[in-house]
Amino acid sequence: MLTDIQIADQAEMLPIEAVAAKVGLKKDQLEQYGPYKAKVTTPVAPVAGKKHKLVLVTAINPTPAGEGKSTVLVGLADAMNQLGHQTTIAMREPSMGPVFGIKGGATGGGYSQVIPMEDINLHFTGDLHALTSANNTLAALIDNYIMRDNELDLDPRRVIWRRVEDVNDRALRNVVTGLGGVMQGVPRETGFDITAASELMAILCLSTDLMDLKRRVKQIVVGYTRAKEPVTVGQLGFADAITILLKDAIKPNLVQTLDHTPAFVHGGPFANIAHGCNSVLATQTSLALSDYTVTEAGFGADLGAEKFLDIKRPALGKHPDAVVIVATIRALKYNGGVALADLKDENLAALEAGFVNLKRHVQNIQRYGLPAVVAINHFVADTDAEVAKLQELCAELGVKAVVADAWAKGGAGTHALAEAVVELADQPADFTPLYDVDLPIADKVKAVATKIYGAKEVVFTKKAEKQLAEFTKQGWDNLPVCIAKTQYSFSDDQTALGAPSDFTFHIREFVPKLGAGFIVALSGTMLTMPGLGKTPAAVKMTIDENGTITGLF
Ligand SMILES: Nc1ncnc2c1ncn2[C@@H]1O[C@H](COP(=O)(O)OP(=O)(O)O)[C@@H](O)[C@H]1O
Ligand SMILES: O=COP(=O)(O)O
Repeated sequence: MLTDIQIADQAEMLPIEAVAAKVGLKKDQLEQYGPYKAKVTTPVAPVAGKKHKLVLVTAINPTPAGEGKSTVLVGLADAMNQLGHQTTIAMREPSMGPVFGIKGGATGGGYSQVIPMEDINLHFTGDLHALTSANNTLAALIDNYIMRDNELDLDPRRVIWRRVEDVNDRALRNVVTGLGGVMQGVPRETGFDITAASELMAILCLSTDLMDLKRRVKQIVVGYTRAKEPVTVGQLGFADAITILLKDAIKPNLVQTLDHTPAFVHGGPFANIAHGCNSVLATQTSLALSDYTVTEAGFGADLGAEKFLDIKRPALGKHPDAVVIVATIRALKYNGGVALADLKDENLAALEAGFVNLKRHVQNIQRYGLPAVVAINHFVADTDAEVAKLQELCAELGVKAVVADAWAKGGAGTHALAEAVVELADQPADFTPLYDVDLPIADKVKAVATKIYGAKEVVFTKKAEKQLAEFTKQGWDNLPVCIAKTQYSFSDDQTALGAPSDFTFHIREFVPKLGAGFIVALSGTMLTMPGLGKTPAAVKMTIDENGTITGLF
């Protein structure tokens, strides 16, 4: 089997204007970035007669490699088009952190990829760089403000705005800035997050147009005065400058799959430390032009799908018509206690033990009133007995489980899933939100932790308790919560696999993200700047004199 990058490099791509024309986009609606990438000027008017159906692809709790959401999503969209169901994709763009780290890129894999995969997994159209510059320009403006007259008396000890980089760089998690004497600024402690975790990424993903983005930027709380009053970007007068830096990044990117399905790739990943959904604008553009839009949300349904349904959905103005839960036999065995090194060995008992993880995700999606189908993302090591066992367990649960062979065969290996999805999406869905957004913040956290994660109770640190009282005083109660939690477990203990229940869930701190329109609740020891592993993907990469790359996946 060729590597992902070899398959991508051998692919014949259509010129991007031809891909755009497939969905009725005209050349004057495109800003091309070379022959195979473009940004789309929005808004794009809904095309009459289209079904405008939305399919959300989520997953079970993954192994560190990921269980194939993007791969199955691409294969599904290609299959739906092959079967005559006009479909486009709305998916997230990769962060270079994992590309050079452990997990790799986010362009799918095997014969289900969006291309040009090298470009998309590296600098793409520059959105992550624009967000990094915008975020760090704001940080520099804040430090300069403090050093100068500081009319609002912004307390250097209470600035919460951090710098970002699109790099997994643990060395920058905690830094001291302003050293070197009077003219270098006011020394203070701060740190870096990865760009995908920046509030500006969430704002870019949730904004409906440039002025909505500017309105949101104005609402960003950058810190507090010595009198502990919040200070916003609007008060500081920096909103227009930051918006200018994002005026192009807000436009959705258009590329194609190996089978030339149009794909709107826009907005960052990481549903563990961010909301992990692609942009509202890309999704709205895809919906406007299509009978079916296939989209995704990061990591497992306890993270990405919950955030899609409780944070993105209100801004999008539409709930999914069907949900695909990607499961792999290897991840279910991992959740059943099998070590990573032994996942290739048949183990029906571990598969059955780990099935509880999939069962809870299915029940959680059904609690929202949404129809779900399980996609068994087939790996070569899966045995017939394991597949049969998993389908039997799903049947007992009353949910259909369809084998998807998107990685090895692309759309051709995903027809059964496509047929199941179209059947589901055409049925009425009675969506029920998980919580009332006007509830107190603590109650919303408890709703997610008990109903989705299976916790018995939620415990808040003294700092978090104080913040809750402060947020209530400020009137910030009526916002959804975005819980930062490990992707490996329903709990805040990444080693508690399967479907732990009756556990205590710990919230250590909150971060107000008023521009994004949610309150981040940091659980356990979650960090917003990942580190590099023992053997980063970077050390296995090569490039030759022709620019041919190996090691990108
Ligand atoms: N069925 C499969 N067999 C082998 N490798 C796969 C399969 N599905 C996905 N992969 C690989 O696993 C990695 C993660 O896939 P991806 O679709 O990015 O997962 P996710 O979106 O859930 O993180 C990618 O390198 C991809 O090529
Ligand atoms: O938010 C993380 O996304 P993946 O599950 O695609 O890695």
